[in-house]
Amino acid sequence: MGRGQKRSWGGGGGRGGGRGDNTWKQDNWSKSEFTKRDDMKNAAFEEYYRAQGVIPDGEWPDFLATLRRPLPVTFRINGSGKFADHLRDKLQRDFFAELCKDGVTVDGEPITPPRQLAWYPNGYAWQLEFSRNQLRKLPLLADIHNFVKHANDAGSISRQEAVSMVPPLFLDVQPTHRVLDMCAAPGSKTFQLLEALHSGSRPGQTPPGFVVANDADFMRCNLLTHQTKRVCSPCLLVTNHDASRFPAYLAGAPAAPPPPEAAAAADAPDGAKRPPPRPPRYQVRFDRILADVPCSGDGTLRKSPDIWRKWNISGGNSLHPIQLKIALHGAKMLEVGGRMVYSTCTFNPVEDEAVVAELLLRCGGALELLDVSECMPELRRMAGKHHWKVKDRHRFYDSWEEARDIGYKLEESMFSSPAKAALPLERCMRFLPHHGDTGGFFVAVLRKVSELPDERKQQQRQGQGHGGKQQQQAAEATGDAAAAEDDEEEEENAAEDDAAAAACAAAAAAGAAEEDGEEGGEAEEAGANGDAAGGKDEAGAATAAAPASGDAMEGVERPAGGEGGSGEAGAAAAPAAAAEAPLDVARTAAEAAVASAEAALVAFEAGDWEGAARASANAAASARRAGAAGQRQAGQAAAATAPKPQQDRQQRQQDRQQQQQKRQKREQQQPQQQAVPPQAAGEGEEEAAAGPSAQSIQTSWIRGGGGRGRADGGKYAYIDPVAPLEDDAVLSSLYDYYGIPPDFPLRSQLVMRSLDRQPKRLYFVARSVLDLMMQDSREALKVVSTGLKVFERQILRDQVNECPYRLSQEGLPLVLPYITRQRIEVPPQVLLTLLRERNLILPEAAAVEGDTTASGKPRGTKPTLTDDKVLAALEPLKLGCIVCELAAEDAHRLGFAASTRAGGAEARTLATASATTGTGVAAEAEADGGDGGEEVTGGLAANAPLAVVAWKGKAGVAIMVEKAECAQMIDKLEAELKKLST
Ligand SMILES: C[S@@+](CC[C@H](N)C(=O)[O-])C[C@H]1O[C@@H](n2cnc3c(N)ncnc32)[C@H](O)[C@@H]1O
Repeated sequence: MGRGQKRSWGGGGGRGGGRGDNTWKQDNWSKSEFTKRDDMKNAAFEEYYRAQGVIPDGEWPDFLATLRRPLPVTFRINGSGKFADHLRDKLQRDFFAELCKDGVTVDGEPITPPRQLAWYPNGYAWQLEFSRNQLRKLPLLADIHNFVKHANDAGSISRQEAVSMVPPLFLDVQPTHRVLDMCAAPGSKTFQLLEALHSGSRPGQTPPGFVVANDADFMRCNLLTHQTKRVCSPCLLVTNHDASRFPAYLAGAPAAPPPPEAAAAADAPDGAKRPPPRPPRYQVRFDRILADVPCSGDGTLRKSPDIWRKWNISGGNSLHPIQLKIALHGAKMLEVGGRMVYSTCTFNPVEDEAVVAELLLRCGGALELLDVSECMPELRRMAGKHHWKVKDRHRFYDSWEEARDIGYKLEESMFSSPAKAALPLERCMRFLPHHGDTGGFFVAVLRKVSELPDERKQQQRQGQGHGGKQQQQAAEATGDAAAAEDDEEEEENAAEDDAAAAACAAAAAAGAAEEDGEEGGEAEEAGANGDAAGGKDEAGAATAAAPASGDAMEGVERPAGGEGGSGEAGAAAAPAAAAEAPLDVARTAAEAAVASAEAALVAFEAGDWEGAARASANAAASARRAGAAGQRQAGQAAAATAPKPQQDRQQRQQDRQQQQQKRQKREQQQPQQQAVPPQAAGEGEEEAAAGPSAQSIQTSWIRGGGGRGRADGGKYAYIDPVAPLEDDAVLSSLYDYYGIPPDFPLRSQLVMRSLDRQPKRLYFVARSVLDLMMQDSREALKVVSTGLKVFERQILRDQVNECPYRLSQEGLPLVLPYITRQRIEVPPQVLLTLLRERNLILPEAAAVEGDTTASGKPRGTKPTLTDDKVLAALEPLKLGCIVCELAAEDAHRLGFAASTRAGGAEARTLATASATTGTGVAAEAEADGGDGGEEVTGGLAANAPLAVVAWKGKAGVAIMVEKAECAQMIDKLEAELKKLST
């Protein structure tokens, strides 16, 4: 492509990470002010990297030239999607083969042939490079563009930078693994992790493992939830924490209090009360951890050329501490034998090798850097460096000794040293843009070979061995003083964390909203890195990097409009705030900030720029208030954790006991309180929406915070709670209406995200995720979302509603094998017509349709369902939700997955599959040393039979599937029918 030509199909990369979907949007590159190559310069950048020697001698001109060229479009076919192989083959056969022929030119210039990424599994990833002019002039390119765009809309492909696909591949996730993605939003790598987890899941099965996707930015967590919906996984838990303080211990259910006489006997001879047994604490451990940390993001220069202007040395320097903290915390939570990948999209050794080296040293031999040079040999990489320099705003330093007294904002951990040089840092990998026409990335693969030094000490203190793969009970219900201290510290930490992280998430959200407005948004990760990349100098970097520290607030730029409308409100609130506890002030202000940031996003989406600016200003003002209060809280907490006299400790212990007793009492009462008579099915949606307070219910457990409809307010008012569906009438109607066997765990694994009596959606959550949540009786985990949407509320106006919930298409692969009623087989032609028309009239209604309307106009003929066999099968079904699936013999003939019917035994396995208890299909298979049957890849949706959720009304049948998904099914069905006829 010639100089100055614009790459088509967006180049994306809003620095805020964007909240836009993974769409093929406008060309941000061409929109940018940095379209001219002359602007793509930064003397400080060049000086810094020339000195670091991360680019091999002689390759510098090529490196720079590549950075100044727009990034090719890269996408991967979602292996978990339906028809992934069909999509790959179709792209190759119908589109790319033609382009790969010699002599295809536009205006005399040859076309760059599409390039399959040889190292990506199954040939699912491609790189395309066309100019806008070529796209306009070559019809085949326009066809490809449309095809890929539709596949993207349908969720069967994802646009993702080539090198960003690398870290999850090195993590080697298996279905039994407990996986943590520490800095996960917007979720492109989480998507890959889920695909790997589900690889091998047959329809109706869930793997025993799970993925926790965490991000410090609440709004970006929501974006992640949206992005990963397409994997259709019940095994995902999205949380919102500062990764460096992700809850490493959870408190299990409190132990039952002893009977009074036993308690009296246990008291000391002098009559002093002994504390009641403490609830067990569980150490949260993961088999796989991805630490794709916030970074200065200069590896994304091709996608976000504004980094040329903003790059400065302090970006990376100021991020190093939080990167190290996150990596250290990851190492702590990693299971012995487990694997952790540390990755960034920067070339900077201070953010890369320096973090890895310091991590290795501090872990005292408990972590080893793996040599993965044999894996994916087609993927060209550079070995990690043993020596690097550190620079502050004045000069370069070779060692900490040189910088200790004069260095500006530098830390010892940033520096190379003889001890670090002796580590096998060459095993780190750096991916350079000019080697594969990609962005830049850094990846280190680590394995935990033993407990960390601190953990070893703690275990010795507790006289306790390592518990292997199971979640461990870390402290018994004893009066162990050391464990009590830990507990206390954690509670205080959690309080601090809650306030500060919420405040900073809000601040970051406000910032992201602003940047979205500027850049149009793009759901790829570089934006987040870009957040930190500069432009806001050091403080700006801290916004993305250190949400839990009060410092982070300093970095929040004031949005245009300054205090805006909230100025007065803020001033008015100040005196009251002074009287309130800082934690409460921080929480209230953080909630206000989130609400305003949400309003800003809505306004952006609606194109209301002024409204968006106003709301952003409000969000920022509230976030500043929250940050200040968070700092006050942090100060108080620090004072509280300072050594205290013994008396003080006893007082706190007593307080804790009292709180614990109250909690136990509440939990004991809850099962009785839940006996609220269910509301008759079929009553108006309006009532359900009338407000939670009037309608809310009590359930036997609630997790994840969430104030809405919650009697005790919950911890995090802006997050919906997770609670079990315990409405017997609704559950019975689901089992009955769809003929689901009683072993299928709807009763235990169906949750709702509101405490409304008639929740709109019901989600199925994997056993392993539930087990994790059950171990969190104190709700340390801030759960943003979880579960696969399986049912949606559906109210009929003019007919009897036997079941108030219809199936959702995304949850169908999971429940279909267990559905025995309301399900019909249809021949391919009927299914095709249904998919195309979306609505078929029944013959008796068609006769009426053929008539005239009440006003005398002809009604027009609507497509009618005429297949006698289908009509006969449809006849006995109840009005309401049905499933139409391809008839078994046709599915076989056309090469579609066969429809399966699973019995109670499978349902029981589904109910117990859990990595936390080591049960379930894959766990058993692993124990057997095999998978117990033919190999299955691709996950739930990929292996699902061709079936659609539909609605049987009095006059006809309508399908309830999104148009983009229908288009995919039509395409595949037509292709197979054509194949058969030729
Ligand atoms: C490089 S991006 C992650 C990209 C993501 N892994 C993906 O592939 O889509 C870094 C993310 O870290 C988040 N972040 C920043 N500071 C954090 C912290 N202290 N804890 C957790 N997440 C943080 C940002 O909100 C941002 O979403």
